[in-house]
Amino acid sequence: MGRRKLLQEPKKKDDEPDHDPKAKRYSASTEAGIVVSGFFLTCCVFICPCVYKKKRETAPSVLTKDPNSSDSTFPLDMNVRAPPEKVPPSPSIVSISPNLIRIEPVHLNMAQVTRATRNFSPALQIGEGGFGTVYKAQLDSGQVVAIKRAKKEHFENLQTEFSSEVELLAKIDHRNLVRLLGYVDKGNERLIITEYVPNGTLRDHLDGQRGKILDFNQRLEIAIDIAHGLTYLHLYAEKQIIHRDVKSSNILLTESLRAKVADFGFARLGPMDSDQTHISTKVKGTVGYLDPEYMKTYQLTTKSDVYSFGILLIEILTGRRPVDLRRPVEERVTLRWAFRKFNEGHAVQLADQMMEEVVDADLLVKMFALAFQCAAPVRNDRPEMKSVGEQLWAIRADYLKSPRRG
Ligand SMILES: Nc1ncnc2c1ncn2[C@@H]1O[C@H](COP(=O)(O)OP(=O)(O)OP(=O)(O)O)[C@@H](O)[C@H]1O
Repeated sequence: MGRRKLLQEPKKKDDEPDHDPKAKRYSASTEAGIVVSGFFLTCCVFICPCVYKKKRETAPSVLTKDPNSSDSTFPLDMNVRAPPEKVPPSPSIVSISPNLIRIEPVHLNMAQVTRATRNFSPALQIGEGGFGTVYKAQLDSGQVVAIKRAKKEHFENLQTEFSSEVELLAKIDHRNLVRLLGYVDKGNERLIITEYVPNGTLRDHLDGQRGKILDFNQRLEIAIDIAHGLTYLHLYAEKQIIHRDVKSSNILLTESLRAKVADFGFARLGPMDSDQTHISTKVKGTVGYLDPEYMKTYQLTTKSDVYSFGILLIEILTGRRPVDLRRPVEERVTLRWAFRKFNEGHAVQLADQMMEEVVDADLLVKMFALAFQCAAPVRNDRPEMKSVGEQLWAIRADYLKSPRRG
């Protein structure tokens, strides 16, 4: 409780940070910045007392390409790697008996893809996104996959290094990342074949479109899964990957509600400017999740994903979209609304009303404080993704001890 008070103390109503994700150019005032930084510093003192050392693992540089794959498909040698040791295991490793199914890369040519998708039948269409249309397809082997077909208008502009990018992404094998299984790059077609994840998006679940509403424990585990997936991309992938579009519709859930981050690195595959330096001339991402500092400086770092994760964590806890124009004006930007309520001492009221259980106030305070810390306007105030996973893991340990559980 003392902790909670301290979190509230320095706040005044008009001290609210100017990091409305919709605001143009994010002209956060210095004053608000200082106060908010102070707040996050306070959070840091209480919530993340550890010093984080970023250890970048050097991955074995095996990048084997099938010499026959140049014009059509992609046999991709899988560089199967153990999960990073420093990251605590995801909850379900502990709680669910591992029923591990090895997902193998697929080897398809255009004719096989056409057959598997019944010539891109609308009946097999499962979604539409920025990259193109997504189909559910069953291969001759019986394996069910998702096939993304790039929109025709993007063909001319697609990166020339498409295949090498895909090969890099295809080596990534982590339980919390949607596995890329192959691609077809032939003539006019750019297709990406990924693992099919059967239980819809996190947003569908928060909207109650998938049956039972997620309870607190499931939300916490999903948040941990996402943190682990992102930590892997930031720290342990052969080449560091910044997702750039972390959001609830890019989180897919399995039947057992394990979360998998989708579309990682896809920003690198679509039409884009040369971005080797991570300084872009165009900001990419989704309104509401976009890092204000990235919008100001065009400089992309892993902390942009941390910001989006903070917004996503608030979404997971409140059930609310980051921006919801159907709400009263003061509630439209969820971050601002939640931050204000939190500072007024009403963290409990922020929890999604659809959750039936009464969640321990201290746990909610810790989770929201972590989310706000991730969504700090200044990137230096945000923790690394790895630390976020560790903090969530510690919150989960507290939750398991809490008397109200279940
Ligand atoms: N691997 C997959 N398994 C199952 N369903 C998928 C898979 N990939 C995508 N989908 C479905 O297709 C929809 C569209 O996905 P896609 O990634 O193309 O777009 P998006 O994430 O909604 O939008 P954006 O392009 O802005 O990221 C998803 O919302 C999801 O319902």
